[in-house]
Amino acid sequence: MAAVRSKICGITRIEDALAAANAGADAIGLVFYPKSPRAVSVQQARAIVAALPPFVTTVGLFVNASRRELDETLEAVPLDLLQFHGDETPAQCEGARRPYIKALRVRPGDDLVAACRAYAGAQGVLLDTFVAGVPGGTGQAFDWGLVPAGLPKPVVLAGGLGAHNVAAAIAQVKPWAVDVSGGVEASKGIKDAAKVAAFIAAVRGAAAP
Ligand SMILES: O=C(O)c1ccccc1NCC(=O)[C@H](O)[C@H](O)COP(=O)(O)O
Repeated sequence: MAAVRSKICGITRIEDALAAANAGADAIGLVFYPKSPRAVSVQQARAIVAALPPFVTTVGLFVNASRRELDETLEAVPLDLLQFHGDETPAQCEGARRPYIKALRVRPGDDLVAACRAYAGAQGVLLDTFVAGVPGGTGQAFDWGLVPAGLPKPVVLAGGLGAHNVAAAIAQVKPWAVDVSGGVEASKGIKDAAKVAAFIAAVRGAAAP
């Protein structure tokens, strides 16, 4: 099995970004969604990105942001990858002209193959839990049996993951990467360095041949 990458999402503090990097995170997520308890300002985001060592991918998360909000953020913060976590259409995602992943909130009956094909320009799809009225960061897992094998895009598995269940999730879904937010927090927006390290160790343990 290929090594499974880890993304630690909802980083709001430099010390948490550095703890994630030190523990071996492949990516950190910065939430540019003002209604989230994990939202960062462009100033906070710039400071976090500037503090990171090389080879840690910085992902900017947006929920139905306007073109202007996107452009202003991208002008101010050197993000590597965008994560569209709302109802953005393929055309809107492509319009940002940056590498991106598209979050899909999974429900029974969804045609995930068709969704992957619709977002043809995406580098991958992030599969997250559907909770009505909550775009993400629910802390709840979904039924991993809803993910068909062999999706035509790399899968980033999210939703209610933690050190306790990530190995089982990897064994069942075989994702390209896993994403966690609430499962490694001390409180909303504040990461617990020990939980982050335990999560990444569990991912690495699960991914070992
Ligand atoms: O984290 C948020 O507050 C958030 C708000 C709105 C849209 C997306 C959000 N987070 C998205 C993520 O990438 C989370 O890591 C993902 O939903 C998993 O969260 P969790 O279940 O808490 O691990």
